Amino acid sequence: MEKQGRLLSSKLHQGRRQVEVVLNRCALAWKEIEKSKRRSSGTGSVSETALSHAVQVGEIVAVCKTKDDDPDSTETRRSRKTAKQLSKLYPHSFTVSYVRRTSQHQWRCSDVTFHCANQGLCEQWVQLINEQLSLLSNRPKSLLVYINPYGGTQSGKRIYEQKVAPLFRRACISTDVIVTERANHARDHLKTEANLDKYDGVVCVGGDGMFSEVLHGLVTRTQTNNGVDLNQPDTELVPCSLRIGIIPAGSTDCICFATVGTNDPVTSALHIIVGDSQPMDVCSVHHNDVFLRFSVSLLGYGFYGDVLTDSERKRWLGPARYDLSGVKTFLSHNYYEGTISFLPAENNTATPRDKLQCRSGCCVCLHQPSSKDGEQWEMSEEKEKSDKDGSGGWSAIRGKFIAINAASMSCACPRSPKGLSPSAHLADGTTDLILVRKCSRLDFFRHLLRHTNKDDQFDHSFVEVHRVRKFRFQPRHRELLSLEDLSESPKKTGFSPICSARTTCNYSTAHSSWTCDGELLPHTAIQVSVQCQLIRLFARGIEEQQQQEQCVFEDPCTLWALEPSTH
Ligand SMILES: CCCCCCCCCCCCC/C=C/[C@@H](O)[C@H](CO)NC(=O)CCCCCCCCCCCCCCC
Ligand SMILES: Nc1ncnc2c1ncn2[C@@H]1O[C@H](COP(=O)(O)OP(=O)(O)OP(=O)(O)O)[C@@H](O)[C@H]1O
Ligand SMILES: [Ca+2]
Repeated sequence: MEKQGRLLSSKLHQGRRQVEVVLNRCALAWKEIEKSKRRSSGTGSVSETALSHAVQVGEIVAVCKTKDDDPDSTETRRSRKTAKQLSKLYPHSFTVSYVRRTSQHQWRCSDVTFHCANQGLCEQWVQLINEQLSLLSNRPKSLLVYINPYGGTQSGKRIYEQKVAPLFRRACISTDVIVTERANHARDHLKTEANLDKYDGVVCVGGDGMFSEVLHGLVTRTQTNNGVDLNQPDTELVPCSLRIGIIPAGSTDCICFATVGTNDPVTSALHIIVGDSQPMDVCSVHHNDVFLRFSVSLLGYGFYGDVLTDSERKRWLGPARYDLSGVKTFLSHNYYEGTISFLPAENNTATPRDKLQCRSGCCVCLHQPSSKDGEQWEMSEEKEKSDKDGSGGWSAIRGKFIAINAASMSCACPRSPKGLSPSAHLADGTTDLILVRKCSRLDFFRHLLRHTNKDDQFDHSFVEVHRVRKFRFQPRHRELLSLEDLSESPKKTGFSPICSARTTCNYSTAHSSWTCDGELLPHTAIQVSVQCQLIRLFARGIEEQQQQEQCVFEDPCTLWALEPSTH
């Protein structure tokens, strides 16, 4: 039967239309066959119509024999009458569920039902498609799912049950679901209790905070299992073998948005089902050689640290808390003094201002060896010899900053569709260090505004950006305060400073806090080091428009160019 790559080809019925359906190892394609009376004067020759479709085998969700009263079948819903008539004529049919791309990077699951003349043919189609699906070894079969019922607008449970679970069932993925009962429930369960051998991946339903819990649980567990001490800042960490899926149900969901291109639960579920894999950098953060936390998106001191501090008191407001705290922090207009030292990313052709965005199959990330390949970024011997100033390649900047941001990925989110650092890469082993020096309120406003439009937010005299592999921060005042201490120190009230070196419109307060992917750190003096590709997500990076089109119609013509064989 296999002719030039074809596994099966048949004339079947799709609704009222007769279609030729072809399967090869890459794709399933079907096109309408029309009896062209005009051209063939009644002889019934076959002519082509524009209605041809192709679906990559890798994007087929499932195939099954259609049940007569399948309520899920789109086609059954659409025209029950036609379906009834057809099922009399062709009682055997099968339904293929597949990924369909819509606008704005969103994916949907579509169904197409083919009616066959006999049962044998119907079963042959189902079996053959299932055989091809079983060859896709990257697809997860068993998942551990954590749902935060209180994230974002508190709709995580509903989103999972209504939009995600039915898709996982259709794709025959088995799941163990845990609805969390407290903060850090998922992290602690992953760290010690969960039997991870049972699963092909871990899914979190919630926001960036919930993702962070899963990240900490999985990475810590992997290091414990491999005897790696997290408190050694220069230790090479062991990459996690399980992939992480994110079903967005939080307030910012920037990790989902920056890796998929949209915050849509159905799209994320489909990326999990098809078994996508996107490596991702993880920063480890230490204070005096003691491990504090991991970060994958934003480590922010000054402006974003202050927004977070204020917004934590307004959790009850839901996602709107960030906007309110944002405006309040903007009006406070504080700046902070300190020294930032960093190790620039050398031999890196890509730069934070090159306008080259990290997209699906990004070649900058593809050429990075993952963290398991060793400390490749440590200085080479030659470089060390030429390191005349003895700095080890490190640079240091001392100054007054409104914000110090380290973006390990673009941090694109609905608030800022291009993100804090539009050209940052997901898996290149670097983070973009953005320094916003003391400036006027108006200038800072201009800078912020550029996060929402096409203008370059780095094109200001008071902003600089460096692509780095490591950095350290030391606040000007020797750090004596931890978060506990802070609660005893004089509080900021309204828009007034705690201690002031007052200028016409600026205040210098002693210190800010670091926000680390939305969690506050208890120390201000930190050391940060990027671990290249430490984890993998069930995602593929943001697809370019072109990539999307190619995927849908990947050369269906080659399928039709083959000599037809009919059943
Ligand atoms: C004029 C409009 C300017 C709008 C500028 C918007 C820039 C927004 C950049 C967002 C970057 C998000 C990075 C993601 C960080 C996540 O790891 C973390 C955890 O979810 N989320 C946040 O920290 C949540 C951070 C949320 C920060 C919201 C900041 C809002 C600032 C509003 C300033 C308004 C000034 C208006 C003056 C009248
Ligand atoms: N059952 C629970 N009760 C209380 N807090 C929880 C529970 N489960 C998880 N959490 C915590 O809730 C915090 C916020 O959750 P999540 O990230 O899902 O939503 P969010 O903060 O609204 O979104 P984002 O992080 O995208 O801004 C997380 O830090 C997580 O540790
Ligand atoms: Ca990066």
